[in-house]
Amino acid sequence: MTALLTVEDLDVRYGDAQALFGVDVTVEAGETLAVIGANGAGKSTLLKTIAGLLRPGRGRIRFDGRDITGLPAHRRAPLGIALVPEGRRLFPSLTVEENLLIGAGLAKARPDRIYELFPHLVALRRRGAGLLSGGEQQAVAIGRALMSDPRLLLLDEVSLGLAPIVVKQLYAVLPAITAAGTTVLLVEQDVNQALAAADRVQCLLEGRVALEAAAGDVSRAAVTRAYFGV
Ligand SMILES: Nc1ncnc2c1ncn2[C@@H]1O[C@H](COP(=O)(O)OP(=O)(O)OP(=O)(O)O)[C@@H](O)[C@H]1O
Repeated sequence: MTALLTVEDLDVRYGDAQALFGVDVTVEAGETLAVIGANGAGKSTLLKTIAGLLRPGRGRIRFDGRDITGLPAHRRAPLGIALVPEGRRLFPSLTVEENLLIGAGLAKARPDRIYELFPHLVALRRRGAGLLSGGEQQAVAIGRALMSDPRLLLLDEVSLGLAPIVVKQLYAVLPAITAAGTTVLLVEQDVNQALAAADRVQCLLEGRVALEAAAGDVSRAAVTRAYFGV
């Protein structure tokens, strides 16, 4: 396999507070990697840095063999990196379809494929995004990111604040997304969901990688140790 994304020795700080310490991450083309960890472990910081929204103090980020460490976010998106941010960040006064079209950027993409992935959005296409349930909003946020047909989809805590059944429905679309050629890097606090969805898992503990394993053969005890640091 070839690495689509390589993060090497990444340090990220917020002023005096350091959030990531020497973090290494590799995502192979076609796989799904889940980064798990407790509140404040640094998961969102990692995704934001990969998307170009935060600058690392040290380290390198390579995408498809190219060093993108110094590239701003708006120049990473056209390379094929799309972020679904924590909290979804839709435009609440715009309709579902308008939110999707914004994700296409300058490309003239149609939302048809998104409606195939999330058929329940068809009936909601003219509804204001602010009027949707949390799960519907998350579907729109994922759909918006997919409008640019990204090579790497970064998913920040899809499950946050949603009922388990809704989380399950959202995760059920992942196989279709990866089958279409998009590689997925997701971060989750929900360990069971992450293990079910991913090929590999990496656990962050207080800004450091505490565990890396194939999702299929990692023990619960090892995950618990790495997650809580006990
Ligand atoms: N804008 C910020 N300014 C200062 N410190 C921050 C900022 N954002 C995050 N941090 C700190 O950086 C660390 C990592 O936060 P981050 O949001 O990446 O964690 P997380 O694993 O995504 O957790 P959560 O599930 O709460 O989002 C935490 O200690 C957090 O308090």
